[in-house]
Amino acid sequence: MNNNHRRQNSRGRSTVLKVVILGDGGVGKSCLMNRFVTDRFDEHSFHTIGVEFLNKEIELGGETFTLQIWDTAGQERFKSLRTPFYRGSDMCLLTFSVEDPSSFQNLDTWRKEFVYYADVKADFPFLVVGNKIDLERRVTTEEAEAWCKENGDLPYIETSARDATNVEASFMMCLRRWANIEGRQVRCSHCDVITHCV
Ligand SMILES: Nc1nc2c(ncn2[C@@H]2O[C@H](COP(=O)(O)OP(=O)(O)OP(=O)(O)O)[C@@H](O)[C@H]2O)c(=O)[nH]1
Repeated sequence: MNNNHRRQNSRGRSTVLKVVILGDGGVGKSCLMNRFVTDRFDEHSFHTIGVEFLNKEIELGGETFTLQIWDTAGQERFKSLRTPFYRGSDMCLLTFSVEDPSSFQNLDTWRKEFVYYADVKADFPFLVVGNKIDLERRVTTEEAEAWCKENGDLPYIETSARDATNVEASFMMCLRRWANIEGRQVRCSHCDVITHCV
């Protein structure tokens, strides 16, 4: 468990969790964060330089969590600016675009970069996110699921930041996975079984 960033707010009600979003430049990381936090979509989103972060409170199992979401720059030239922010992470969204096969092929590189600089345990809560499902896809769901299975049975979800499809669900899924790994007793909203449905 990482205690660096975990703290209660002044009313003692909210647990702060650091969530890092990684993936190639242009896959939609900023748009996913902005859709989740502000419910807006920017058709002309600029490349991120370094990192940006936003907070959002969400509830799970009667407990309030503040997700501190760190959107990182995916372009290679910003590597030295983003990697110092990996330490102290509680969860990580490994993101690619379903219309861009090379962003899918690079998932392994992203995961390795994160594991190296964040120095996390083997059971760290990653979630793989296939974004831009509103566009014509060039990576199938089956291909993505197979990669996730081969790489430690990672959970997978498909999103569209443009249409807001599964954006909130992806952050909830990641939080549930974190809760499951941490042994928190939270009830699944789908099947009502404690900590199972991630
Ligand atoms: N059609 C579609 N376009 C999207 C979606 N998400 C993001 N985009 C577009 O993709 C482009 C890049 O989005 P960003 O969110 O800036 O990508 P990023 O991954 O943050 O890129 P870097 O900051 O360079 O790492 C923008 O033109 C967005 O409007 C989506 O779900 N569907």
